[in-house]
Amino acid sequence: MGYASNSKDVFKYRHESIEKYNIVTLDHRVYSKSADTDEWNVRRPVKNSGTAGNRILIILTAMWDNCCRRSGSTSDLSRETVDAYSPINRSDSPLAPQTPENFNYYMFGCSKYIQDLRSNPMLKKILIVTSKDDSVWQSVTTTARNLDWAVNRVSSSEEALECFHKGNEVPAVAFVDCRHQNDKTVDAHQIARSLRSIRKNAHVVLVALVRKSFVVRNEKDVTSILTSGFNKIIVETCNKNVWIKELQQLEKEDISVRSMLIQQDAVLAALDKTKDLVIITDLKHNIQYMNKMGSIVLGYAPEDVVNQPLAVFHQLGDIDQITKKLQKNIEWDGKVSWKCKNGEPVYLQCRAFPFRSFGKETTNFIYVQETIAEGHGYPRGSVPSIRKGSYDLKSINSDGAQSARRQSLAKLHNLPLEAPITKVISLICTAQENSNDQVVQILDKVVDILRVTELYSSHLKTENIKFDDPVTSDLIGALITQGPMHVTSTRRSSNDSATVKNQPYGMGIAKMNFMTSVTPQIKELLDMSLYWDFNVFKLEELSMKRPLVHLGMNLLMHFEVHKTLGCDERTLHAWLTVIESHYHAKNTYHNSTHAADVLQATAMFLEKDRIKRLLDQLDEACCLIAAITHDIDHPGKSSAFLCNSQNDLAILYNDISVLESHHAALTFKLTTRDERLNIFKGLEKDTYKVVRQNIIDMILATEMTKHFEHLAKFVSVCNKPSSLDEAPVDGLTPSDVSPETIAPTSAEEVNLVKRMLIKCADVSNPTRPLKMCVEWAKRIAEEYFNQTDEEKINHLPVVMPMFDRVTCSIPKSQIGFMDYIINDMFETWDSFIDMPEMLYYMRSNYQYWKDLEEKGTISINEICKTMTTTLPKIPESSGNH
Ligand SMILES: Nc1ncnc2c1ncn2[C@@H]1O[C@@H]2COP(=O)(O)O[C@H]2[C@H]1O
Repeated sequence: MGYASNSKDVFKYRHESIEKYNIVTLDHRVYSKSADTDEWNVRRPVKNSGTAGNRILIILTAMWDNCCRRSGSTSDLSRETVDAYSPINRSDSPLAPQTPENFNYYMFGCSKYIQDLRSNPMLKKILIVTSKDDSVWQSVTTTARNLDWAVNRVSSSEEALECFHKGNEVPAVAFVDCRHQNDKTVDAHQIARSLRSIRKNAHVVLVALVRKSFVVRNEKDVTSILTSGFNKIIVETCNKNVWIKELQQLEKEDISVRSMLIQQDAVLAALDKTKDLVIITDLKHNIQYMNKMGSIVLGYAPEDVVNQPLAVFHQLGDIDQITKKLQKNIEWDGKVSWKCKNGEPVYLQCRAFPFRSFGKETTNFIYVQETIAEGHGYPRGSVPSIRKGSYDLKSINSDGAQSARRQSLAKLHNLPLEAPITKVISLICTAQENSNDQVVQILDKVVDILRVTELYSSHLKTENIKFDDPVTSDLIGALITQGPMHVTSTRRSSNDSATVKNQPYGMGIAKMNFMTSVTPQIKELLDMSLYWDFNVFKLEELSMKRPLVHLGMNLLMHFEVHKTLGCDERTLHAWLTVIESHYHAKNTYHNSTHAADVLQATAMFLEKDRIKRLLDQLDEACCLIAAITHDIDHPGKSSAFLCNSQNDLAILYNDISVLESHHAALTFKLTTRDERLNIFKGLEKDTYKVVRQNIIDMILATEMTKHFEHLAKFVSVCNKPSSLDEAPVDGLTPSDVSPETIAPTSAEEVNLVKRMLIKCADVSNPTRPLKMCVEWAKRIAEEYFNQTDEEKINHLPVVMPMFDRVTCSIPKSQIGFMDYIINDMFETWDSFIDMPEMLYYMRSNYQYWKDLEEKGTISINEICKTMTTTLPKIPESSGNH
């Protein structure tokens, strides 16, 4: 950075700036460095420069360091000044929204674009603002027109400002007559201030035409004109040669610089639209720019990163190797581990390369993290499209189906239609009329039960259950109880006074795992993705704890979800990446591996014939999406913990279905807030509504407090022989009965199946091959232990006091979990979908835990030791194909 204290220097720098130093001249002010204080000061304009105005030497931020280095001076010019003119921080540029229409946008990627735009004819428009036409203006107009400028003239401030609201007609240069001091119709200061107050007019070159005496005698006024927003002051003259010089200078310098800035705005807007993550640094690896995707991925606002060393955002030490290569002008390609704002690592496939803006020397380093490359290796959909394209909304629109059902019922029984339960009670009452006393009494009891409002709610009330052991009591009690726990103070630890800290469960920090390719090992593993013994832990390891993107792409493509939703693969991939990034890797159980596991189970269930017959492709997509997102942003603590600690989420959701509500809400918030991630953007409005309703319904169904309710409904409604096979009722033959009345595919029944499907997928871990079943048991226990630890430390009610890492018996907890939750549910589910391998593992795992319990084995370490000897054989039929 140089500074000028006289016009000669100014010209020298101005000249050099373009030719040599890439310095952009933008303003009249000149910065000079004080010898005493070592500070930069704004100097008044230098006179006698030929045009009465000189310009500040502003360096494009991207080149800031480079310029300082070359000139050997320090870069302590105030940040505000640099920011004001820097193209780097212009993501909010007024030009950005217009860019798709802007011709510059389409030139993105053309290496010579800046040079090409230097004589941009669109910018050669002059507006003259004067209330008095005279020989000076005639001279300007004639000269300008001869030099191919379009000239327009207006005679008042209002008309002048109006010209800047006209879209394509906006002039690049405005000459304002400042010679007539008391001119009320043309107020130069007002014009300048009004224009500069609107960001989209930042690039307009404002020229003040003054009398010679104005510059010579009146320094204060000169400063005031410049500070109100004028770029240039020109002394009145009729000399055409002077105007030729001025106009050429305007074109070569001011206009071309503006052309470049506009172009950069367009490029930056384009960068903000891309799904790739782009970071630009200076030569010292200080970040100069990060695009919007970068903010989404890493979670930092632009102001958090600009001018910060890149290394601050890097997780591992290999940034040194990258920078060494870049310094040698060698491109680098590989995986980089960035550190997100919340401290979590994110692995990105990165291409880093040196960039030369002008001349031969590197000016910047650019890091591009690509979302997905061609030939990413994910399999294409292979599901026979028997139901393809049949988005029969009737089949999933509960209103439509229910009204059909109502009509049939009305015809049959002529009963009031409002509440199904009243219809049932009425039917029973009718039946009672012709029954004997014993039947009447029994039916009275039935009616009494039916009159209770919570017809399907849990028949297991914690306080009423007599569990065999306290671990089971703790676990099942905690799982099926809603809201905060009211436990006695004896459960609390009294040796710590720390207060509870709410964890940042909100939007959290986004992180991404972009990949250009799937490694052969991952590919080989993913070939097994539709087998019940699929090893999700291996995928977790191979994918560096990002299994959801890999498995997600694999299965979503298999089910052709992108086609069903009408979105492209990149959107699907970007979406998966963001969703996975909102799972907490530090949770031992509720992390993205669990989501991948649930997704895998869901996909396997969807492949079963009974399910295939029942669900259409939109249903399938909803199931897969719900599985992927069902635990997003899980804090690793239960809803009861959040309620007890008065966490923001518990307050937001009034202690009701806290986590599940959050998972569902965040899913839609993340998906719809950014077009690049919005996998639903291709859906019709009505279809989207149905999809949203379905996904929310399924995520909410994973809430364990409603476990028995969902199971009971499924058992009573779905898991019965086909109604059409049953004996006719009340003299009706099967052919008399409307299919909508009893067919097992009513919308509500389909919903019950989908709820059961995701519920089973969610807790399928005890039915997986032993090694995996044990690993999951270990992980969930560890998460429970962590919660207990935290509750004790923070004097909170201890939700599951038996889950203490020192004393807890893992086998007992698993036996209890299977006795009360798993065994019945999976027997029921198996009788519906027929999946023998699932039951085989469930039963043999149960026996395994029983054996351990008998031997008195308690801890995880002891269990792990037994693992090598007791692995069961996988049955022949374990595959799905
Ligand atoms: N193997 C297991 N042992 C004990 N509890 C489990 C096991 N697997 C799942 N769970 C619990 O079941 C719950 C199902 O819903 P969540 O995923 O919210 O949280 C899960 C755990 O709390």
